Amino acid sequence: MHSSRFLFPRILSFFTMPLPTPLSPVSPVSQIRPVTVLSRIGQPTKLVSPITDTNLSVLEKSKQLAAWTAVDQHVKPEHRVIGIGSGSTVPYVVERIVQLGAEANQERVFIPTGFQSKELIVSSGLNLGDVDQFPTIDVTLDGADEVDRELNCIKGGGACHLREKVLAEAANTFILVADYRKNVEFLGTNFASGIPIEVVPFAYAKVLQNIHHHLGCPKASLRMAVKKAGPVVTDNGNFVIDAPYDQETMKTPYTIMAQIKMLTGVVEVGVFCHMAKAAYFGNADGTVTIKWNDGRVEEVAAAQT
Ligand SMILES: O=C[C@H](O)[C@H](O)[C@H](O)COP(=O)(O)O
Repeated sequence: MHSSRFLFPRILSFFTMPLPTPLSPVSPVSQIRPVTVLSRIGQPTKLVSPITDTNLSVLEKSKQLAAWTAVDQHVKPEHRVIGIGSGSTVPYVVERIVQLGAEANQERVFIPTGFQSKELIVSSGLNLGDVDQFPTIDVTLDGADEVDRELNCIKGGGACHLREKVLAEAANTFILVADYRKNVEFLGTNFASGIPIEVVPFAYAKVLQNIHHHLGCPKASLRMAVKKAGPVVTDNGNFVIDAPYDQETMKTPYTIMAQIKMLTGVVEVGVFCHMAKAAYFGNADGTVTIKWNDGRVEEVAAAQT
């Protein structure tokens, strides 16, 4: 048993021990300043390509060439903030960015449009950021469900269109990558399931009723999940309505987009009007078609293999 005679010097030495140097205090209300390089703790130091399949079909190769050409033409060495969209062509975008090398990418931050692109960014070893840190983006590259002759497009087949539209609007340059089935004269030609509409769950029945009875789309329906009972729930916790409009309505996409957006309970509409600078389509024969927002159309020869 200790007597106080032995305990006292110990307590004294504890109080005289030097304290660790305090970190400089950081106010939680100080001005938010974007960081240029995010923490890479736990991240691979080497960049890793998301494409491991070396046996791509001709169509997949053409999507790859479309994505690579888009990256080569629009991701400039001075770009620091890059938006990464969603869809089946986007992994080839990330593949090309990874090929630019660790040095070219170390000062860059990549902003995802949803779970898929976040996974792509993180697993490739690229720096992850968010649009609330970086509300101005140098270039966003994204997929599409359909793109018309004026580069209006339908997006949201994967229920990502809310974040995608935010990143498209935040970008100085917005670029689409897809395959030839998405390259149409008028929206709604091949993509028959309709305009994707993100709605707050509480309001979905009322929005659906309004679309059926007041906005001329009796076949609009709530998107149901495949391997889950009940509706699809977006990355934002909302539901999605798909509204298949007739071709006459889809010839003026801005009008119908604005009417749907005015409905209370609608969060975002998967129609993007006059936002893209160019769209890159991989063709069935391996070539790539580039449509520019000034009406120019260019062809890129198939890759030699
Ligand atoms: O919500 C999903 C996005 O808008 C996609 O970019 C779009 O659905 C195209 O995806 P995919 O290339 O897989 O057809």
